[in-house]
Amino acid sequence: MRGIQAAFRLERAGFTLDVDLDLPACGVTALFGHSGSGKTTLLRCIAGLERAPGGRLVVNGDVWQDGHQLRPTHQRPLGYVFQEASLFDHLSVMNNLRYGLRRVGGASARGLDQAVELLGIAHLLDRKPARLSGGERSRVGIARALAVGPKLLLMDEPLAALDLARKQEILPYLERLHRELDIPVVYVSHAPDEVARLADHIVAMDAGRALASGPLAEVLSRVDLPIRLGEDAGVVLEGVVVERDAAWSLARVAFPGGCLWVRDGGQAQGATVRVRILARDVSLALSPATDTSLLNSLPVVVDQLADDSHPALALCRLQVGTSSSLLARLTRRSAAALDLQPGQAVCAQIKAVALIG
Ligand SMILES: Nc1ncnc2c1ncn2[C@@H]1O[C@H](COP(=O)(O)OP(=O)(O)OP(=O)(O)O)[C@@H](O)[C@H]1O
Repeated sequence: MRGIQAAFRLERAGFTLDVDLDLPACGVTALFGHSGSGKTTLLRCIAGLERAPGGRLVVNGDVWQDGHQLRPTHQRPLGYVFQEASLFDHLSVMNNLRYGLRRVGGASARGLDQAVELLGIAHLLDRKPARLSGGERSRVGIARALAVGPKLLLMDEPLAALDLARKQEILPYLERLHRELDIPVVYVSHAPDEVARLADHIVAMDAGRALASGPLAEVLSRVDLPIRLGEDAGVVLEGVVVERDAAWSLARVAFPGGCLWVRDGGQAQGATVRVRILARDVSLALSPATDTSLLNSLPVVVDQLADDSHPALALCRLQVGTSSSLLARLTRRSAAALDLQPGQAVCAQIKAVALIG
């Protein structure tokens, strides 16, 4: 059976992890949630670093743990990327990578070459870690995890220790992994922007439990969950660049259900891109406005209305076409003034659309 089946129950003083998840066979699954929600604990259970007897873990048909057996970490074909890449200072980058290989009994050199190429570190192989920047260290740490040719890659907030500039340096490499790796990746993060850029599937964690587990667009557009994202509630749409307007430096992105103008990010016509639209940047009108500076306005149907974190606010899920959703955050007073009801056709006016890769 393809995919990852992960069921763990682990008791600690004041905290219980209790999850039963089916995760996809490939692509990036983000474990997302507040600090202390149990993301790292779950990742460590998957790695076998945390013993959870009675747990069950099957990775693409291979049983790593069940009631009868519990493979120790070194017998699980996985790569683990920690927040801080702890490299051996006395070894060159190349020897740090080879050290990881020895641990698994000399996996193929192909894995190592591929990891070096994917992370763009060929020019760093002879250096000692002391002569690497923070971003370069991170790339070496990720390459080391990949060099062993793992069947599953686990990443625990790999960007958390980096400043904004370093994050921007690493994200394109992570996006490349996302496109080119054919193994599943489980990625712990509490940063909504990272999740929006990298994840295909999200597990929303809260107090040791999975509140939701599903495809990115579906989970992000649920009105009962975005409350926990606060200001960052919003959706991600995947689309294709269908037009580039050089005169105004804009690009038109078509997604199932409509088109949006975005700032041209340099992507070629035909490229697949993601755009992120925050709920606070979407307002609603009963009819399309003509005298407005907004470029993006879409016919939508009100799908669901829910209370938001503040009593003045409501969240509204909107259906765009047959398969896409938007979220709009508005005051409850505005919702009442427009007499918004599920099934009602309205116009979504979008103040900002961020192209996220
Ligand atoms: N070694 C440990 N012994 C006992 N309790 C622990 C241990 N490690 C973590 N905890 C507790 O388990 C709970 C879950 O912690 P965990 O690190 O999994 O959360 P997290 O979602 O990864 O948080 P963060 O985003 O801050 O890393 C917390 O209540 C934490 O205090």
